Amino acid sequence: MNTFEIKDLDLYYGDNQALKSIQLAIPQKQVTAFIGPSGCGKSTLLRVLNRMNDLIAGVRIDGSVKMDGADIYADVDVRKLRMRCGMVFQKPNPFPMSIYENVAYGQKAQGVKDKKTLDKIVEDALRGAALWDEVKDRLHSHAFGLSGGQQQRLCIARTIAMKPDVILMDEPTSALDPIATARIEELMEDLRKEFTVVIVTHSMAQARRIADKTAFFLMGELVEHGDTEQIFTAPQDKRTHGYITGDFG
Ligand SMILES: Nc1ncnc2c1ncn2[C@@H]1O[C@H](COP(=O)(O)OP(=O)(O)OP(=O)(O)O)[C@@H](O)[C@H]1O
Repeated sequence: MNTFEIKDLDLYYGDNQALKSIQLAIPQKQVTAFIGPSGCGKSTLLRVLNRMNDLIAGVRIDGSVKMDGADIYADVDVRKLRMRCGMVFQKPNPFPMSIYENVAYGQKAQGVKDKKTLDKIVEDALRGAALWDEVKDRLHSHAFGLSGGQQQRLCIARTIAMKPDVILMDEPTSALDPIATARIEELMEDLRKEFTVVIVTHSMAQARRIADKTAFFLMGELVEHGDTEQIFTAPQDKRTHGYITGDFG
């Protein structure tokens, strides 16, 4: 089963074409990594999936993107789409409030008021983000008191609390040290059981460690995609081979 089916996708920022005729299926409950050199369109394609590019003036999109069979550029409520596709950014961006309030925020905004219900949502989400044990005794402390890696896991918990189907991650570990990075990579094992995960990463080693599928982009083109192991050990395209062996990038 595929969560997303992307067909003949072209994306332009004004006159600049950033994505060219992309064809890609993103499978359900697997981790798909987007790799490629800077400026190749990885983040742009990630933002296509929850229509974040709509917020950028001058963007034009042709082609079709289906999520669970429905065209997300035709007949979908964008607010609901963004709730189904949570996003985690490069730099941890907790809200200026307590750990608890960060995680409960979205559900409260949706009208959930019952304290027991919220307590359970917060605990489940913090457990899901492998942060519960570290923060359970200080849930009402300010989120800014957490380390960078903990803040990023808090952002993951905040995303999980909205019960999305998909988690989009744009270089989620690039601002973190190796230990905090390892914690988030370990977490991927659990996340893939419940969510479709799409991650943009600059680290080929990271893609190889955590992704089931890998897609390699170059100058707006999707050069090759497939099982991660195959992409790294037996790439079909010589440009993929060149990139993974460090000839360029
Ligand atoms: N908001 C924007 N407005 C105009 N052009 C943009 C915008 N965002 C990206 N671009 C252009 O689109 C192309 C693809 O950029 P994108 O950020 O998607 O690449 P990327 O592969 O994610 O790069 P990086 O690895 O450096 O983050 C680039 O030419 C970039 O300059």
